Amino acid sequence: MTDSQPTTRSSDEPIRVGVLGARGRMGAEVCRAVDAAEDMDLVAMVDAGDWLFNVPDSGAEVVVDFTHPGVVMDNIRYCVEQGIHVVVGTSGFTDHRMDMIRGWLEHKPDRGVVIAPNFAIGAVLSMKFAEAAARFYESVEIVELHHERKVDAPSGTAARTARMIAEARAAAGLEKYAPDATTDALEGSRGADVDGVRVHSLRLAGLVAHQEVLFGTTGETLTIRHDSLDRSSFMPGVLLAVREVLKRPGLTLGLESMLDI
Ligand SMILES: NC(=O)C1=CN([C@@H]2O[C@H](COP(=O)(O)OP(=O)(O)OC[C@H]3O[C@@H](n4cnc5c(N)ncnc54)[C@H](OP(=O)(O)O)[C@@H]3O)[C@@H](O)[C@H]2O)C=CC1
Ligand SMILES: O=C(O)C1=N[C@H](C(=O)O)C[C@H](O)C1
Repeated sequence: MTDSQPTTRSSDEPIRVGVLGARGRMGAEVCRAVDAAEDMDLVAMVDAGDWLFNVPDSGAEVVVDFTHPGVVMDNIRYCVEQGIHVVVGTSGFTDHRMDMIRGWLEHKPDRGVVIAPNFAIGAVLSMKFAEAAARFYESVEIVELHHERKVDAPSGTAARTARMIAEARAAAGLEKYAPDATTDALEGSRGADVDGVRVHSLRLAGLVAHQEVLFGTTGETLTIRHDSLDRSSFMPGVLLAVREVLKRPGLTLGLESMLDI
């Protein structure tokens, strides 16, 4: 799709979708899901080593990116410049990266980018539940568990969950750090510090994507756990984002607003 193409579309036409990272674990699943969706046409499948200009040449209106934190920013920039809406599942997003994308979108005010740390509905719900619980508990830690092929740690979902909890704690006047008497620790044994919240990353063959948020206070604990047992769990959320991004100019973070939660 180029800028010479209209910004409005008939709702009867299938949405023309391109997939970046199409031969990867998630990309291949997205290609199958888009192919099976009656209101979408899969028009481009691009992986490492393929030409990115195949995407605008194919007439794609929306691109779905499941690639790698090291390449995703170049992909988003190119697609936005070409006037293509982008749905991003790739991890590795910081506030700085988000500000860069907002800057690119200023030149394309009718285009949208959706960045979702996790497309599984249960994961989105569990993050909201954790945010709601945060103010009631002085202690909190996150354990994320993933397959052994994952290249980044902590997971994007855990980083986002930690930030949501940190904001809720600050708003409630809780200390940034939960009580912790540790003075003597082997490096790494207390996990990563994400805005004051400890995050522990496990990598194990046989897993897909799992997360526990553990809260504690006097005499009780609360554990919020979500398990993606198969990558099909992410597909309803991906398809929803493809439909919604056409109606949502600018940058949207997370699926929450699309699920009305
Ligand atoms: N938001 C969510 O719900 C989810 C997010 N993810 C995230 O999605 C990302 C991908 O995960 P996963 O599918 O498991 O990873 P994979 O490694 O299986 O897939 C990534 C694919 O992208 C390809 N690739 C690399 N560079 C480019 C490029 N410049 N253009 C096009 N394709 C490229 C890779 O090729 P090559 O192998 O040759 O480098 C590979 O085929 C990760 O960041 C992961 O954390 C995963 C699951 C759910
Ligand atoms: O790499 C994965 O597999 C996943 N990545 C995302 C993340 O980093 O949070 C989403 C999900 O956890 C699966």
